[in-house]
Amino acid sequence: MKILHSVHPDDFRSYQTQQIRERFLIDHIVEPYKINCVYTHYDRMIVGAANPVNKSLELGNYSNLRSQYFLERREIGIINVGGDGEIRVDGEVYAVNKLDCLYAGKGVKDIIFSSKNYQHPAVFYMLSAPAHADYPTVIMTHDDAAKVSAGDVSTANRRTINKYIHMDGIRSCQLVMGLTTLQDGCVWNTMPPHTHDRRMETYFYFDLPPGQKVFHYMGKGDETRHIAINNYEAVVSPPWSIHSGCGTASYGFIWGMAGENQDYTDMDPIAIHEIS
Ligand SMILES: O=C[C@H](O)[C@@H](O)CC(=O)C(=O)O
Ligand SMILES: [Zn+2]
Repeated sequence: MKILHSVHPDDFRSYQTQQIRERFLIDHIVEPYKINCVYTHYDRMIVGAANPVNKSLELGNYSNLRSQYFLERREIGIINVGGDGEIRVDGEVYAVNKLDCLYAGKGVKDIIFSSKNYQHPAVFYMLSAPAHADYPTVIMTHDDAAKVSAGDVSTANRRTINKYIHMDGIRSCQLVMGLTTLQDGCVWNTMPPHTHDRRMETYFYFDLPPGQKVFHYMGKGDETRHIAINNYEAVVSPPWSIHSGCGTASYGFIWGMAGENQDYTDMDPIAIHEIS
């Protein structure tokens, strides 16, 4: 499994485009017939995707983990951004359709992904964090996610934040996970931006039309850089970095965090006039 090492904010100041992409971008994880995972040293979060087509895919073990099986000391959150799918968790089958979320806790031995229709395959995006206790497997549909409206059409950032794994939703050890969809015509996410020094975060962009890009902004609020992102690519956000995007079209993104706490509101907002 590929490893992403952590970056110090002082070093980040001198990074050019290529180095920013190498250190923070997670691309080519969605690949037909495959599961691809990247191990980050940001709170040891693993970022991955499973794209089963006409046969099922089993979440295997990785030598990086030095464990008996993937979830021996970990938990996982999985959201489908593709066609209808199913996930078998220790023999029990759960329907996981577009924008539904499945959580599986520490101790689960078998996770098997499949698509209902190979012509419209499921795309399962997953985040896995270390876990010290086991929480039950839970499926939450998109309808049942807690919804918060944010932003405004006049500032092109009207959006719906859907919380799945959080303190008042699916319970977990560390993971906090959900997704945000932009109203058609709106292009800005997480503006005004924020940091949360107690948690890392990962953004995974989806439903970005072909040929379009998201300019994802990162860095300290007073010294920002951008990274150009394609559909089905993820970017890690260090605890010292803002994370905000502007697309050339509307899109959705899955956000996920792990770290010191699970308090979604523990953010340090940065006013737009303070951004440099
Ligand atoms: O720490 C929280 C995350 O950055 C996201 O939930 C923000 C987000 O989805 C949005 O403003 O659209
Ligand atoms: Zn955040």
